[in-house]
Amino acid sequence: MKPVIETRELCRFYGAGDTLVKALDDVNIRIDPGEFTAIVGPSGSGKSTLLQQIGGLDIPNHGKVLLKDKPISEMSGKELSDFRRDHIGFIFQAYNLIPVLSAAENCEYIMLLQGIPAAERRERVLSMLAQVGLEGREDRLPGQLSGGQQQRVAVARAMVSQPDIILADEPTANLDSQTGMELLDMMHDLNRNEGMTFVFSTHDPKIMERASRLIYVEDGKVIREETRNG
Ligand SMILES: Nc1ncnc2c1ncn2[C@@H]1O[C@H](COP(=O)(O)OP(=O)(O)OP(=O)(O)O)[C@@H](O)[C@H]1O
Repeated sequence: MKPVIETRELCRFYGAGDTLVKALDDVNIRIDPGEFTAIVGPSGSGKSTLLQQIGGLDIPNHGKVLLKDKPISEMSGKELSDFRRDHIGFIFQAYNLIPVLSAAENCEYIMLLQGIPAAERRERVLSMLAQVGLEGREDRLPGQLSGGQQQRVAVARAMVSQPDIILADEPTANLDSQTGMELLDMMHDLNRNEGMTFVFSTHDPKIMERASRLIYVEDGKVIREETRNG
């Protein structure tokens, strides 16, 4: 099976000399299609840095990131931003919805940039918002939704553009534990039903349990990988 994502000798250093921080130090991971994988590790271990690299949001000091065999870490400028838009979905800890757009408009936005016709955009958005449990709330602004509901909009927004992979950096960090679990279960359903590949980071042991594969990072290195029945 061809991997969705592969990193080779990936390194990201910050600072220099005495203040040098090896946020990622020779990381080699592989994510196959359909995985529901968690990157786990203590605070400062390099989880966010790894997700930023996999998503082409930052440039490595050494090594590369391949998305379906294409070296995204070697792209720059418009090529990289177009590639990100078309192939990678992001979910952030702070939801990052556009406050003046409704739930539906937030989801529609990327498809608008992709040049997808209006009728198809509307159909995909309504169906996706229903799948994440937000039927009837399509026209609400983010400020009129709870944290859990806003994160569901963010999941729907990532899904509608049909990327190859969705990357979620601590998606449950701002949610209470029950709401966080429900969000994770909903993402897992989408993974099973739609075959979407998810990689998310967490340091919450309960959230970790939901993953089918765990990649443990510590001091910028992958120290262990574990596959579960999930
Ligand atoms: N822009 C930056 N400039 C300098 N150092 C940075 C920068 N970003 C991250 N680091 C350092 O790199 C290391 C890894 O940080 P990273 O944010 O990837 O960890 P993390 O595992 O996601 O942590 P957390 O769980 O607290 O979000 C840390 O030591 C951090 O201080």
